[in-house]
Amino acid sequence: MSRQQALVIEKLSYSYKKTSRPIIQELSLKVKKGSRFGLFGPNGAGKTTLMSLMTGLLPYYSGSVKLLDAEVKNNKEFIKHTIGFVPQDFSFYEELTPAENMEFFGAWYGLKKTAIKSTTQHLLKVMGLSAMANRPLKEFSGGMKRRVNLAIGVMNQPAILFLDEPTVGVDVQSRNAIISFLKEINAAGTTLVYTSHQLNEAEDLCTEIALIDGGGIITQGTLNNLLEQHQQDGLEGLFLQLTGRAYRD
Ligand SMILES: Nc1ncnc2c1ncn2[C@@H]1O[C@H](COP(=O)(O)OP(=O)(O)OP(=O)(O)O)[C@@H](O)[C@H]1O
Repeated sequence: MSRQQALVIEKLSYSYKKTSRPIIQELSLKVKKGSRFGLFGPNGAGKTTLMSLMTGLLPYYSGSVKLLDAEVKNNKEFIKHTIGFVPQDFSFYEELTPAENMEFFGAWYGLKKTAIKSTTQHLLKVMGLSAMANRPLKEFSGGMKRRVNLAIGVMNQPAILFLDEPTVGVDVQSRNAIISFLKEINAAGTTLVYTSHQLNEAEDLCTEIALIDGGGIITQGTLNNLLEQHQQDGLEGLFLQLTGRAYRD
């Protein structure tokens, strides 16, 4: 039992096709409960692939991924009720309103109608979207869509929330609202597992980080300890020192 850990990965390997090179190679990682954990790496390093493996969207055949002690591949229902996922690509229906989308996803999570209604009202208010609650999402700005994507991801009050580049393409106002909201739900108990290329934002949000490159974790720790250890004064410098300056894509 690992009561302290929200996530434990051991020797995880993954290839998209049997014959192709492994994207994730014998990767091991631990994230403590209550952390605001950030996973960073160059384009193509494997962040989205790892997110998909951690959340059960991709099947794995080699190694282990445990969320709150439950092996992801064997505990689909538990995982569905325990985690939230805010994917990089929007996962909602553009023709529907935010309220209709939240009704749909709330039902998928198995929430009661009354709970869906109150959660929807609360989240739309917190995200500054109440006035647009009944407009189709295709009419929304990029920042508003990102806020709806986040609201859908937290409808089931997840113990662990996975976020794949949750603020890509948003303005400063939406970014601030999203980051403040994430800090609030973390203070209330939700563990955050986040990935982004916005390193300034990450410095503000993350208490612990890991760098991934070539399908494996190359370093992990608290941001302050890693900066001190590598004599850097920011995440960007640390990132370049450890992953180099060559293009990866
Ligand atoms: N569906 C797929 N089929 C085959 N290869 C894929 C697929 N998705 C991703 N890859 C490959 O897997 C590798 C890792 O991709 P992934 O999207 O996980 O990286 P990433 O770190 O999230 O990159 P980025 O920062 O650009 O989002 C890349 O070489 C990519 O081309």
